[in-house]
Amino acid sequence: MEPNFWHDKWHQQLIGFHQASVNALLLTHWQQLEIKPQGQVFVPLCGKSLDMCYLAELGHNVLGCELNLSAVEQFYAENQLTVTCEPIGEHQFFDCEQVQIWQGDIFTLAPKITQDISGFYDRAALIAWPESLRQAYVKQLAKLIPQGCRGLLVTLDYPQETLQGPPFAVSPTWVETHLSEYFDITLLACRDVLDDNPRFIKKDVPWLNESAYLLKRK
Ligand SMILES: C[S@@+](CC[C@H](N)C(=O)[O-])C[C@H]1O[C@@H](n2cnc3c(N)ncnc32)[C@H](O)[C@@H]1O
Repeated sequence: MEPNFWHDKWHQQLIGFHQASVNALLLTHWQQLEIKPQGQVFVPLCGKSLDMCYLAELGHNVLGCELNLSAVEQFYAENQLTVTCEPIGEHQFFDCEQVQIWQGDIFTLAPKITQDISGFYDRAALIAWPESLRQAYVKQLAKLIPQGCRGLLVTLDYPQETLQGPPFAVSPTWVETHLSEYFDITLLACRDVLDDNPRFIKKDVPWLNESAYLLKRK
């Protein structure tokens, strides 16, 4: 999506993607990745996700990237975290103990920023892109993730013609086709979550699968 699409959503606080509690698949599957507690974890397109607080509580140093300034400010304010901010290149770097966020475009984030990460977590990031931009995002993610690094990917899949994204439908076949060049992929879980998603029920979407994948950078 164009940057203004997301800036408008944050401006109007139309942020249905934001979860009021930690993602259930993160809670269930993160330990399977066996990432050392002190390891740095990258969260692309992080929004103001509470999942970052959960990862920080596990001991990880969390490194987010988020386009929208207000989202970043809300994250630190709502979690009562004292933060400093400095412009670095075309990004703004928000620094506080255990959660740092690069505010700006993920496509211009330099790989040296993420060179020391031990893990990554993509929830509602891959599925935020329409098909036309998704492959470019995968390429950029692959540039930012060092070899051997493991991550948890959470996707949604549904009949795309029944609803206009985001979130966009990303099938297991799409994941296999477009990510296997860069990552070893293991499907950890797949379940129908239609009952928990009134927006999809209202649009008569017949099914909605949420999946969790373990990715390991080749
Ligand atoms: C669907 S939301 C998901 C947020 C978060 N992962 C969560 O689970 O709540 C997608 C987020 O990506 C951000 N975003 C969109 N394009 C971006 C870009 N080019 N670089 C960095 N962040 C971007 C948006 O502002 C939005 O907060």
